[in-house]
Amino acid sequence: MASTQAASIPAGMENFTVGLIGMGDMGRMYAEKLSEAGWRFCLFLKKNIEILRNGHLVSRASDYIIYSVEAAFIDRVIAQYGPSTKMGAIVGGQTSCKSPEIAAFEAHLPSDVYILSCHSLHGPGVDPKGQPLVLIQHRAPDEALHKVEAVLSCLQSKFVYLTAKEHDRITADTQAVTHAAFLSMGKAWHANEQYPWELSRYIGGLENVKMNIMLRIYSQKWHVYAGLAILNPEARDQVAQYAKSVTELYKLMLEGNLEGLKARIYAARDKVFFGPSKTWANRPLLEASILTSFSLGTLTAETPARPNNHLSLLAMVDCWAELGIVPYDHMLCSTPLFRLRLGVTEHLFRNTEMLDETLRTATEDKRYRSDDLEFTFAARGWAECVTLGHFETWEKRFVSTQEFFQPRFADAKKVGDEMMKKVQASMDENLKLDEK
Ligand SMILES: NC(=O)C1=CN([C@@H]2O[C@H](COP(=O)(O)OP(=O)(O)OC[C@H]3O[C@@H](n4cnc5c(N)ncnc54)[C@H](OP(=O)(O)O)[C@@H]3O)[C@@H](O)[C@H]2O)C=CC1
Ligand SMILES: O=C(O)C(=O)Cc1ccc(O)cc1
Repeated sequence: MASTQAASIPAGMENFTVGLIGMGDMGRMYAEKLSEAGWRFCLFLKKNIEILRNGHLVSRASDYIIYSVEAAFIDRVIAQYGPSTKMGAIVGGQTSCKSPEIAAFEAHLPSDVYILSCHSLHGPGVDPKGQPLVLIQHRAPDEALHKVEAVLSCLQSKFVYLTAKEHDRITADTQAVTHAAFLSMGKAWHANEQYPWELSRYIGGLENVKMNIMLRIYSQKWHVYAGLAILNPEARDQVAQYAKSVTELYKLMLEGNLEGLKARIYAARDKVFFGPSKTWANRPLLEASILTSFSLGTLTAETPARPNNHLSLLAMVDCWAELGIVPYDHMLCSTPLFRLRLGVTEHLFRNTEMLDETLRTATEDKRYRSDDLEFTFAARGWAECVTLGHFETWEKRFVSTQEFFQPRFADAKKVGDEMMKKVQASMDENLKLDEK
């Protein structure tokens, strides 16, 4: 149990104790921020009996308990410690998918405790300041909400108030399809035993950012992405549609059907980017300089950059169009990595000349065929795994490719952090312009 109460603690909350169960990457980040702000808190490390002996003691001692454990374990962990929650305490979870978390709370918590969940929409390595932090006031009075706001204000994030259902819909809309695309990209390169930064056809422009995003996703823990896709019922349909879009577009490419491909992609573009709903801002999410300045490989005079068919990005927009998703509807509730993924896609679709060249390459240039074949297999493989709910297969698929790319994660992180800073600055600029 910790620490000296700081002056920033609101009057009346001097003895308010926050309990943390699950001391992984996110739990540790919360512990650091709470500690800096001077909150009294206690925590339980599964393997460290010196802090508090077990989650029951954390539950008994705390006024507000946050569970930051693997999404797939949330039911088991809450079933174990939830019944020990102190009367009148507030309980929340940090998992990326809220329907199983809320179901577990309802099933295992005593009726005299409040349920108020949260979700920081960024990874543990990102500064929480200014990032969205979802609050879900599921079974709790406003007084409890204000206490949670007071505690979590030390993260300096932007609170976004949603229901659990809205949260799952939005996170599926922003994350599921884009994760499927970049997970499949990594799998395809791995299947062909290619490090893309060593191949001239993957150096320059959009490719830099695509590679970096792929590496960043594979450098994370497998369960985060598996939980997001498998446990969120909304996400399942999206991953399935993504694989369908990839397959259908790939068939048009094989047929050399430029007109068919163009008609389909233009229709998708119009629906996603020019529909009646929100659309892209006047300024692009990704400045052209961002694309060229961050490279993991080097171009030479003998091997200049060459156009790609960007099947992964075309399928993303096709999938959104099929499902009626407009990603700009959720910008206030988006993760930094999502903005980067959308920025890459937007860059391709804003530039008609580049899009047309992409479509021509897709139907005429046979040098990408085997990469695209592997990409199509990969997308279908992820979709099957998600549809069947196979966590174990998902883990094996992810970890084998993670091992393949491991040596490049440190470099990719440095480059990726810089890219995200630039995207954030560009987003802030857009928001300021919108407010004028
Ligand atoms: N990483 C990310 O980008 C984000 C993750 N999230 C969500 O936050 C949650 C945590 O993720 P993250 O911190 O990254 O994952 P980690 O794997 O780093 O942390 C999970 C932690 O939970 C602990 N744990 C598991 N079971 C128990 C138990 N019975 N009692 C106590 N502790 C337990 C694990 O301990 P041990 O290792 O000893 O098993 C581990 O330390 C997940 O649900 C994830 O979806 C949300 C936002 C972003
Ligand atoms: O992939 C993304 O969009 C990320 O920014 C990382 C991430 C993964 C899981 C979450 O619950 C929240 C953020």
